[in-house]
Amino acid sequence: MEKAQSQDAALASSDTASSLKISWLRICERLKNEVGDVEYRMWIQRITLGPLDEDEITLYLPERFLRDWVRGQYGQRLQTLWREESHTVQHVELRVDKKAQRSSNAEREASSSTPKTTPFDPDIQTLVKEDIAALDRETTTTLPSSVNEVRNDLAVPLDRRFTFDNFVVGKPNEFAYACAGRVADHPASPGFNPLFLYGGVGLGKTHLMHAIGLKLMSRGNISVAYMSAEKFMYRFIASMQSKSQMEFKEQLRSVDVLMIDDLQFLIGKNSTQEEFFHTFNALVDAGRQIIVSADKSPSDLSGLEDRLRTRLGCGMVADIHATTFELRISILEAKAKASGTPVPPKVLEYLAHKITTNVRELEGALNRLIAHADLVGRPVTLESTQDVLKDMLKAHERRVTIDEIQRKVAEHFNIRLTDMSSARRARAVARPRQIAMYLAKQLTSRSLPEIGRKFGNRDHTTVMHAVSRVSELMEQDPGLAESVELLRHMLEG
Ligand SMILES: Nc1ncnc2c1ncn2[C@@H]1O[C@H](COP(=O)(O)OP(=O)(O)OP(=O)(O)O)[C@@H](O)[C@H]1O
Repeated sequence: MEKAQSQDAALASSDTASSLKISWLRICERLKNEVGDVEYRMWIQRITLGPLDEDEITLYLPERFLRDWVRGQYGQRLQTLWREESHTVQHVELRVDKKAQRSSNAEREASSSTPKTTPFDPDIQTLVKEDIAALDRETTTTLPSSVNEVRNDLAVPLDRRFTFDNFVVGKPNEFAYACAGRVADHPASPGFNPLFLYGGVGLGKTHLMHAIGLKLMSRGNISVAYMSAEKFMYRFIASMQSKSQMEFKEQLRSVDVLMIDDLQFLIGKNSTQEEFFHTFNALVDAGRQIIVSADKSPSDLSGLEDRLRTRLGCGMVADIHATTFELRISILEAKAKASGTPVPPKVLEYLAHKITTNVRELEGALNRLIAHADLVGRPVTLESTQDVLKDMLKAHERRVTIDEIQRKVAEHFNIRLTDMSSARRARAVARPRQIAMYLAKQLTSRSLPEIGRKFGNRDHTTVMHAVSRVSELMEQDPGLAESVELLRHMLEG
């Protein structure tokens, strides 16, 4: 009796499974007629039918990017079609399952009444899919839920705060600043097209690009399009998807100035790169200005096609170097002044010493201090700074290297840097060397053998001896103790 019941249940569930499959095949057919062959093969065909749980059917896609896209484009339609096909299914859930793709596609093809689709030609659609897969592997951002989000606006508005006037100029960025100014005054002049700005994170590349755009636009009658390379890719794919490639190309080719930020994003996205290459050529040939930013110089952007790298390096290439202490102070002074909240010079110096990598973080720290002071109604002081920025400063604790220690100690005692690793044993050389070893032990996490290697391949026992000898001497000789402490202070910034 029990056996018969379970056989019935199994039969019923296999019935449900096969009727679901039939419904799904019919839905696929309908969608194919609605969206056309290319769209169908690019998106719908990659869906795999999953289980039914109560009134919810699960459909799988092999990549998150595809899932987001299908959800944005076809989510509603899939739901409606399912409801029409089956009384049981009320909801459609789209999930990612990397393994789920091929088998059921093959099954669907085999049982489909339509002629089997031929494998993709290595045409642009396929290539674009590779870009999507590359994006899916590396990105944490999700695709806009609707293609319309990216289709409607060609470019991103410029940030009105990023003007030339608000950009603080110092040695590390003066060349890039001058080039940007020149392009803003005389776009597309020989030798400056394209303008390629590169440098580390948060050093002002975007700021300069916006400044150029704002200045050009203030003169009226010049069309400027600014977008990140990521946005360029989304728009490109969206245009393929909505069959509006021509419109996309025409829009881009009609601008006077095209600015693409963070070009390194196109590494590994070969068809987007190709599209960008054609846009680039068309614009430069038509005498329009291109401005590009990236984290590396064109020659170092390995992963970009050679022909693109060569063309990118053909105009003016300007590097924004890491900030100096002086520039950081000037930036902080300017930003503090603009805020209207008094910030003591000691605090500015402290911040400029502690946050050395990137202007965005420096600015963030200052803003936090000012906001805190406003909120509690007390002035900014060194103490409040240390307290408010505790977590941030901890992350910026300087990592001292052995090379730096050797350099500073050699400078301080006026000996040659090479003597740090030489075999000379004269006291005038040997003592500073021992001090450097001592500081290396105190200020870095290097082991004794590692330190020994850095000092002319000396044995770890030599380093050990140096460390205890310097500790001893510091107790006996206040002059030497003071020198060592001064060096430590300088190295720790
Ligand atoms: N020289 C400067 N003077 C004034 N503000 C600056 C300067 N350099 C950078 N900034 C500010 O620092 C912040 C980060 O700059 P920006 O976004 O231009 O950096 P980026 O080089 O484009 O960084 P990413 O590599 O992250 O794209 C911005 O708020 C910008 O205004």
